[in-house]
Amino acid sequence: MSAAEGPLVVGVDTSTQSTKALVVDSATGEVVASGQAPHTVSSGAGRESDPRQWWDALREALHQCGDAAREVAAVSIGGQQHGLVTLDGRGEPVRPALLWNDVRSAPQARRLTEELGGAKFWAERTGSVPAASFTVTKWAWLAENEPEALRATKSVRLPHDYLTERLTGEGTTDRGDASGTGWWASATEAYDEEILAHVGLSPALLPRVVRPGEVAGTVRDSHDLPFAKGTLVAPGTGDNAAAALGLGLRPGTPVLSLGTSGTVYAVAKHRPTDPTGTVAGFADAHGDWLPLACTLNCTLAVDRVAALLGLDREAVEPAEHLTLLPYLDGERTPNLPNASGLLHGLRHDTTAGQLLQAAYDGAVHSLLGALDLVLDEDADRSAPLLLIGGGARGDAWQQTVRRLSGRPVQVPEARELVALGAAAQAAGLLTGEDPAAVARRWDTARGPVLDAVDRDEATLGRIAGVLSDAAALLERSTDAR
Ligand SMILES: Nc1ncnc2c1ncn2[C@@H]1O[C@H](COP(=O)(O)OP(=O)(O)O)[C@@H](O)[C@H]1O
Ligand SMILES: O=C(CO)[C@@H](O)[C@H](O)COP(=O)(O)O
Repeated sequence: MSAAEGPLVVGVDTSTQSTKALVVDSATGEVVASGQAPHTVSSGAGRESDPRQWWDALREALHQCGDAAREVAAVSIGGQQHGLVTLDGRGEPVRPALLWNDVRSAPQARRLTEELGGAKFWAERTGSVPAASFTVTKWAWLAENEPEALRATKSVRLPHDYLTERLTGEGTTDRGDASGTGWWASATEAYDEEILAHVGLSPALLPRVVRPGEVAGTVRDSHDLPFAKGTLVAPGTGDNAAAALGLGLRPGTPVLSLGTSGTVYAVAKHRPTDPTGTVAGFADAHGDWLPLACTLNCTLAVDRVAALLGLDREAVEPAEHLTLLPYLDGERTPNLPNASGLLHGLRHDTTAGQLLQAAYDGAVHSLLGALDLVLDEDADRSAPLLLIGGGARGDAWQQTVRRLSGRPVQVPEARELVALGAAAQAAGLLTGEDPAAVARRWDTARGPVLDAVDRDEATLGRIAGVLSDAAALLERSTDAR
């Protein structure tokens, strides 16, 4: 038996690049054991992963947790948002999942927006104007490009739903992740039958939306996992909503997450409805809202630039005249799905370290441009930015965010805030507490605060200028794949 003070819970983050599992003491928040296993994401024109690999990665990550995972009383899965998982009548994937960063459905996003009343309609109805990331556009893409796969589909799930269902045998989701589909009306908090009918998707194929605090099910058998049959399974949620829980986030505190995606968000009491589409009006996992802006190019894009230059990711030098828009995967914020990377200001004396710094600047610029938009008017604009995700561990990322935001930056010591948020949700099932309150009790946001420095307005202005002057180039696809 473990020496934990309270029952153990498991929190899982099944994100783009890997699955991470934490075994956590629900009394103290101490991480008793952890594991991580990688995923494979396709390259080329699309971004796809085999959902069965997520399950294998979950098993492997739990295996790494050792005996502690055998004692858990509750489990919860947080996961990458938006991915379209199509299952046949036996619950097997019909094809690989289409991921959030697959921009092939950009034409469908544009068309659906026009066909159903325009950006204002979508924002009022669903909270968001659909970009290529949203599940509804992927379903429309599948209908056009692989009708036989569509016909074979007997249920439609998001990544976290898929794993939860494999645990419980029941098709469930939650409001946080449902709000990123494009077929969940944030105005009524229900599936939107008009949108579903328009894209030819029967609501019968969709999972039940479990309420915050409700049990999604129990582990149906011990499979080849360490859990006992009957272990409680929480609703789970999308990874950003899970991290918001994991930080015990209160309205008005901004978060900047540096992972495969870059995201900036805050919890809000008011339902967001941004008709420009910059801010997605997601629901959070406990009854409030999570206005959020997301970039497709963050840590992977900057790491790719470092690799091309043969540099360590920390080997940056100040880049005063150089602009690099690192849109290697197309981009969502700003909405330029056809874009590719763009460099301006290259000279004979430009160094590799300056090029790398310019990539960091370009990636952070997109996120900070949306920061004020996700905050309510009454939010304290001098409060520290909470910096999370794998990139938050890097000095170059921390210093770039500090310089370009002009705000204090707090870096929580806890590393896996998505998995911790899922663990807090599982703990809340046992104690009846609000999961965000559990996370605050665990003091998960604790970490050093880096003082504010003067905002580097010159760099922000230069990047904005290049973006605007290069608008036509950035709309143009260079894709010969
Ligand atoms: N010490 C570090 N310094 C800077 N970046 C890091 C460090 N460790 C990991 N990363 C970055 O973190 C990224 C993974 O972040 P993570 O939040 O786990 O991604 P995701 O949840 O999207 O799978 C990697 O792409 C890597 O670039
Ligand atoms: O699309 C979004 C948010 O709208 C992304 O934030 C995904 O949820 C993927 O997250 P990571 O794997 O980068 O954590």
